[in-house]
Parts: sequence; structure tokens; C-alpha cells
Amino acid sequence: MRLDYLSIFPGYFDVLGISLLGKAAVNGLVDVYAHDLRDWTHDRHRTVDDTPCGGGAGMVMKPDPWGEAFDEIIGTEPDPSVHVVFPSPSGEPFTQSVAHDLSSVERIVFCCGRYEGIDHRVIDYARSMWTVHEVSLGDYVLNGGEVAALAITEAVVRLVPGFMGNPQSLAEESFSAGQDGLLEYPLFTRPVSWRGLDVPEVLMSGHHGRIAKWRRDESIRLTRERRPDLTDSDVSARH
Ligand SMILES: COc1cccc(Cn2ccc3ccc(-c4cc(N)[nH]n4)cc32)c1
Repeated sequence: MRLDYLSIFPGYFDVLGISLLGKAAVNGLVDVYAHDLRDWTHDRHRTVDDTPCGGGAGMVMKPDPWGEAFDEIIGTEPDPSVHVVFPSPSGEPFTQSVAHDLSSVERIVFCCGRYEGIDHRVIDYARSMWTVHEVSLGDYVLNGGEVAALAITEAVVRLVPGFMGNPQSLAEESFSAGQDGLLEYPLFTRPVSWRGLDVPEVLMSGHHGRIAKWRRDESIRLTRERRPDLTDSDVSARH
């Protein structure tokens, strides 16, 4: 998998050389390339923004640098196998399902906007050429797309076959398909007693059926308390 990042702050992506992602890069599972959008400007000030047409606060990112960067980094021929991700507060929700879909593609280009956002024609042009995902991380506003791109990267790359040492741990996580859309149950490890707090006895019983029931009950309880939006009537009935 090749990952490209277009940003006026490419240094954000130096962190991708660390930890598991670093290992994936070393193992050849993932190739990471960060690009400075200003390398595709031609004025002395390396200008990437301008005032919004129609007025309004803030600045908008000019389309020209993006277009020239696309030409050099991706190419000038349409190719739907290239997935271009625009993090945006007005994007579709980024979910585990989207992460799963992206984990099987060969190439992802992250376009990290700043200011008030990117000239919309850039997104329209990208849609005419590649497979585009305008995605939101959640209902809060960041200062740009870089942090969102890092979060999306981690969610996607950890699902790439061969990346995680123990793929079984993926299957048991919250939001993974096998969990019926329930939140993960509470986790414990040794010591059994810690600062007056004990591991639930059932988990030390060695009775796998009771342990499985306790865990499911806890997932249902937590999901009903914290994420009623995840429990539809059918799921509630089953639980
Ligand atoms: C209406 O759009 C905006 C209004 C004010 C500020 C900004 C700042 N900004 C610029 C590019 C950019 C890309 C992504 C995000 C973002 C994504 C999520 N989930 N939150 N914030 C925010 C971004 C944008």
C-alpha cells in the first residue's frame, strides 16, 4: 500500500516512521510519502490561499497548487483504483467500515486542507479522476486535515493483512463486524487485586461460558449506557 500526504505542514507525517507504522514501512507493507503543497506554487511568497469568492471570513486554499501537485504525484489520467481522501468537517462520517474498505486498496492520497478549506473545484476535479472520500472524524472542528489524516491512516493500516501480529485481536474490538456493533467489554490483567480494586471473580473462574456471558452482558450494558445510537431495535431484542 502506498500512502501520499499533501499538506502545507508535511512534518506532521514524520511521526508515521514511529511504532507499528514504522515497522509496517520497514516490512514493505506500507510506503509513505509526504509532500509540501507549497512546492507547487510559483510566487515568491509560495502562496496557497486567497479570499473567498462571495465574501466571508477567513481564507480558502487556491486550486492551482493542488492541480499541479495531483499531476505530478498521481498523474493526469483517470484511475479509479487511486483513493483520494479529503478530511472535512462536512464530510461523511469516517467509520470502521470505511477503514475496512480502504485497508484493501493499493493507493491512498490524503489531501490535508487548512484555513477554511479547499476550493471546491479541487474536490470536483478529483472526483472526475479518482475515487474520492470526503470524510469527517466527528462533530468537532480541527484546524486542518493533518490530524484527521493521521487518525484515518492508523485505523486503515492496522487492518492491512500482515500488519497486526495477532489478527484475532482485531476481530474482538469495538466496532468490528463480529461484535454486533457493540462496545468492547472492560478489560483486566494482573495483579488480581490493585489498590483495593479486584478483577471480577468470573474472569478468574476459568469457566469459559460464564466469562463469555459476562463479557457480552457488559458490552450490552456499556453500549446501552454510552451509545444508544448503536443499538437498533433488532439488536436490543437480541440482547
Ligand atoms: C467548515 O470547515 C471548516 C471550518 C472551520 C475550520 C476548518 C479548518 N479545516 C481546514 C481544513 C480542514 C480539514 C478537516 C477539518 C476537520 C475534520 C473534522 N472532523 N473536524 N475538522 C477541518 C479543517 C474547516
